[in-house]
Amino acid sequence: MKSSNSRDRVAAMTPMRVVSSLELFSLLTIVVNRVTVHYPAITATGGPIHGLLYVATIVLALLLPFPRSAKWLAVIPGVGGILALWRARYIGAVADAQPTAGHAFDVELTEGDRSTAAVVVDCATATLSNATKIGPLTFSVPRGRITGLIGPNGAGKTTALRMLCGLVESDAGGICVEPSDCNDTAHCAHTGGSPADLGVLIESPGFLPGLTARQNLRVLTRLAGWADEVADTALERVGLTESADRRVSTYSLGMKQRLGLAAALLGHPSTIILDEPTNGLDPHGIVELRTFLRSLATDGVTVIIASHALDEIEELCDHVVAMNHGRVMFNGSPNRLLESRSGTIRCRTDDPAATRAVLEIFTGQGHSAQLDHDGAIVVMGEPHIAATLNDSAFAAGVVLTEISPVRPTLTDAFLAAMSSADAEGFRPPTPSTSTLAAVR
Ligand SMILES: Nc1ncnc2c1ncn2[C@@H]1O[C@H](COP(=O)(O)OP(=O)(O)OP(=O)(O)O)[C@@H](O)[C@H]1O
Repeated sequence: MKSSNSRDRVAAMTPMRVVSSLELFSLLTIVVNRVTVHYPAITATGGPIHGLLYVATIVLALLLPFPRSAKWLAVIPGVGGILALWRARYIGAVADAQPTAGHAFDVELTEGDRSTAAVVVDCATATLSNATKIGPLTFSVPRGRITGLIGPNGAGKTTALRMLCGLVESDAGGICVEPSDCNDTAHCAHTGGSPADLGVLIESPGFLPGLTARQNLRVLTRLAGWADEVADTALERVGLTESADRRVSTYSLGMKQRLGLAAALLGHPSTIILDEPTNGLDPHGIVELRTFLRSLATDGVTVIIASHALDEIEELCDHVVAMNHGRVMFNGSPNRLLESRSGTIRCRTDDPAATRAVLEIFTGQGHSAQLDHDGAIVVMGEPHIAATLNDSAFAAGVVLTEISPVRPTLTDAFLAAMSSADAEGFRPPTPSTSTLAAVR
């Protein structure tokens, strides 16, 4: 059964169907007349009529609630209106097919998540191509905290960030920056708000290499109508004051990253979005960036970082959004993600033959155990089973020279969550009504 949304959209398209069919017909009539009988009356009246219908098609495409990519198609003479209809219908069908808020496998954001959030993404979807859809994405970004967006290559992290800043149009759902006054985040399109709300550094920062860093930033501040001092303050915040009058072409990769950060900080945004900010930075630069981002969060700035560096995210972030296959797998604190993965216990003996014997005993008892690259036995389980393992080895006449619980890393937890989500057909690592995202 078609949804009421779908019926409304189909009804809204009717005038477009009529006008674009007439436009195509008038164009065909002119062309056929030209190449065959060539009646002067048709030539004289056909041109203006087609011109009017062409303009009407474009105006209708602009007025109707079509996605931007469909509106553009309407400028093609003759077939533009029909292509725009097809595109709008296709994207609409995709949006209709996406689950809306309230489906069992959507993230359930709690009141707490919403009241502390600087950004709420509520069932937002985007279509990048016929084959690539992102979402529905639901997650929250706590205000004044550092949030890490993690996921493998192609998971949709950059696209999610681009959706947050309005660089990628959403087909459905809502994205709400500073949602405290918003009653309906599921239909909100407050992506970015005023230029000062969001500072963005996505992909490599583009600067004019022949200009100095100060000149580059002043171009931006003048475009935004801000005072020149805003550029100087941003340069100072990222520690580039001394090199501010050097040409950007002489900058190292790390300095360019810092300049990009300065550009994102112009206007003192309340939220800053960074895509792979540690790319190209040396270890010293990474530590500096980490300290800097922490100081931003201490000053109340909300920081969102997309990164593959899970150890970095574990070290830096207060909140994690994990994505895979264009969907959100997890939304919550790093500790919650770590809890979804039980720990391991590492056992070792002095003798390889004894190690193999103990491994057989452990697996025979039903434990998930294997040898690691270092020759130690790694057993999945909580720390309390260590005593049982020790007793089992002792009963077999083997003394364990090491038996130590190992805390899972964020990488372990993320990989385990990904494989269980894949195996279970995209379900969340552990069910929860609060912040765990369900994925198909
Ligand atoms: N403009 C586009 N048109 C079509 N497909 C796109 C477009 N941009 C991205 N994609 C596809 O969307 C998917 C998500 O890409 P995205 O860049 O958001 O992932 P990512 O998680 O940031 O990856 P990476 O970590 O490699 O940067 C990929 O399959 C990518 O090929």
